[in-house]
Parts: sequence; structure tokens; C-alpha cells
Amino acid sequence: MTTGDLVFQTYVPGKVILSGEHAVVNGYAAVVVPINAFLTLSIKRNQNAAVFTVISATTGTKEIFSPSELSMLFIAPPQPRPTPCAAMVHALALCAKARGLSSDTVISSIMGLTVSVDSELPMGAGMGSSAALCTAMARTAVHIVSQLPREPEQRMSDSPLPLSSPPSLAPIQLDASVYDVALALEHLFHGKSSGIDVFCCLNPNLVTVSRTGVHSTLAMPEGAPGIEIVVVHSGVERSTADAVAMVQGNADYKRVLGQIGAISAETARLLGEGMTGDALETALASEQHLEALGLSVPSIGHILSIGQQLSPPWVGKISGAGLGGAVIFPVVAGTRDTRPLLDAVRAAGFEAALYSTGC
Ligand SMILES: Nc1ncnc2c1ncn2[C@@H]1O[C@H](COP(=O)(O)OP(=O)(O)O)[C@@H](O)[C@H]1O
Ligand SMILES: C[C@@](O)(CCOP(=O)(O)O)CC(=O)O
Repeated sequence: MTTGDLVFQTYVPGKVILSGEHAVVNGYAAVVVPINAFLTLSIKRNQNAAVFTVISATTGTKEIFSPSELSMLFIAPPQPRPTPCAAMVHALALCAKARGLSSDTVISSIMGLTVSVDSELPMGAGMGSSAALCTAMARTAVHIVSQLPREPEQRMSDSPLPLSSPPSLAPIQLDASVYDVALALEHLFHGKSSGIDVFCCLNPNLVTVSRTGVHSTLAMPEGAPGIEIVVVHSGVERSTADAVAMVQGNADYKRVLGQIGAISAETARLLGEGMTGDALETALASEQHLEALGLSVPSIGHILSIGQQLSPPWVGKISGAGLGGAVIFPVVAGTRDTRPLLDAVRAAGFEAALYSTGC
């Protein structure tokens, strides 16, 4: 814990993908729901005004930077899988550029601040930990930079963010740029991110993605039953970027992703009509296609078989990039006792928890 006054705080939810992981990277549909587990980013002013500090309780890291070290980081090209401090600085650099501010102005405004990240989302588990981190940092950077006065000589050279905006959205102004900045960061973690996780973090509704970069929210009809999700961690932490690269190397991937996309589109249609149970049954059919892409690992197979052996059986699926990460068992809220499933997977040594959607 850091001492000092709290100057900013933001909470970002995690997510699970009901259907459409990988398909959405290639332009097909996916359905994603936020869950009631959060990443928190807090900023406090500390007593040492000569350094900028970024702490992650999740990774147990503490990065302390002087102004000259920060200057180097500001101008360095962003690296894949950045540290929390490098990600925060990249977000600030993008916002500074959009507002026509020099790095020195931004750096002097953040000296003496400590950014602390704490998260309920296991990393590399398909629950959107990197998207939550990127969204929290983007929100923070936009907040910090929007407080700074513009430099007089730059007033006429206001430029849009140097990022590709989804074509469906109006040109992004600074105050509305959290999505773009978060997506730029998420690209560093995913290699090529569809943006679905970031969009979900920013929207406490169901999200459908009809094609890469074009997102829409889907509100559940009034009175439609909600969703509860047992999430079981396979114990295998993996990189989304590696899983995406592996899928793109599969000779048959476009055909299989098309099938997953069709399942997602049907899932979204059923959810939109309030037929939650049918929607979940449909979404779960995508598991066989994810397995055909080679995204399962022995512990995922083990978890799925534990569910199958219960009476009545529980049907689950990989959620997220695969090759490890999470297995989800979604169910219409209030229709099934989840304790036998939770007990069975925990007895086999897996970490598991029950979540509800934020919808
Ligand atoms: N709370 C956190 N603190 C520091 N780094 C984090 C945190 N959450 C996520 N990350 C970063 O995100 C990476 C995981 O991203 P990714 O492979 O996309 O998996 P996920 O499915 O969890 O988003 C971690 O290896 C780490 O670099
Ligand atoms: C595999 C993918 O479709 C979803 C990734 O989810 P996660 O990183 O496992 O939370 C990648 C993406 O959409 O950018």
C-alpha cells in the first residue's frame, strides 16, 4: 500500500467470451459478457516528488522512474508485452501527442505520483486481465492529460490520435479516446487485438462484434433471465498473442472460424430475444471448433470431463484465447445449484469461482 492522498481511481470489469474467440480477430462475430470481478487502478501523491512509481500488486512489481528515465521511455518505440509502467507511459504519450503537449509537460505533471494496480482477474486466464489493465491505464492517461493546459504554440496543431478508429465511430476527440488508447495498448499484449475485450470493459452490457473493430452492445430484453458463470482456471497461464499466432498458422482456420462466427451470431440473436438458455446452449457448441483448432490442453480436457461426469452433466467451453486459461460453465441464473460443480473441480485441484454478468 502507498500512503498519501488518493487523486484518482478507476474500476474496470473483466469479461468472459461466450462464443467467438479467435473468430472475432478474423472478422466474424463474437458474444462477450462483463463479469463482476474488477481491476482497480488508484493514484496517490507520495512524499518523493522526484519520481514516478507504478506498482502492480498482481505481479508484485514496483517500477520507480526519474524524469530522465521517463523521457527515454516516452520517446522509445513501444515494446510488445510492456511492463505496467511502460504501458502507462505509452498511454500518456499517445494522449500528449493528441493534445499537442510535449513529453516534458506531461512528465512534470506526473512526478510524485504513485499508480497502483490491484486486480481480481487472474492473468492469462481468458478473463480479460490485459484489457482491464489497458482500459484502466487509458482512462487514467486521458484524465491526466485532459487536466493540463495546452501549450500556446501548439493550439493550432490539434491532431487526432494516430490510431485507426473503428469506421463506425465518429472521429475520436480526446475525451472520447479511451477506447482508442486502450486498444493501442492491447495490441501490444495481443499482437493483433480485435478490440472486443476493451470494448466490453467499457460497456456494462452484452457485446456483440459483427466484424473486427466494429462493436455493438446488445441489451437483454426486460425480464430476460441473467447469466451465472462458473469459471475454472486450467492452471496454465498462456499468452493471447501466442494463441492467436498459432490459430493463424492452422491450414483450415478460416473455415472453422466461420463456423464459430455463425454460432456467435445465433447466440446473439437468441440473447436479444430473451432466450438465454437456448443462447447458452448454442454458444457452448463452439467448444468442438475451438478444439479442432488445437486450443485445448490436457487440463482443459480434464475440467470438461469433470463437468460431464456430474448428474445432470455440466457442459463447458474454453473462454478466451485457449491453450490454457479458463473453462466456463455458463448457466441461466438461478436454475442450477453450482456448488456440486465448484466442489468437484476444486477437489481435483483447480481454482474456480462463480460470477454473474454485469448485464
Ligand atoms: N494486474 C496486472 N498487473 C500487471 N500486469 C498485468 C495485470 N493484468 C494483466 N497484466 C498483463 O497482461 C498479460 C496477460 O494478458 P493476456 O495474455 O492478454 O491474457 P488475459 O486473457 O488475462 O487478458 C500479463 O502477462 C501481464 O503482462
Ligand atoms: C483470442 C481473442 O479473440 C480473445 C482473447 O481473449 P483473452 O486475451 O484470452 O482474454 C483475441 C482478440 O479478440 O483480440
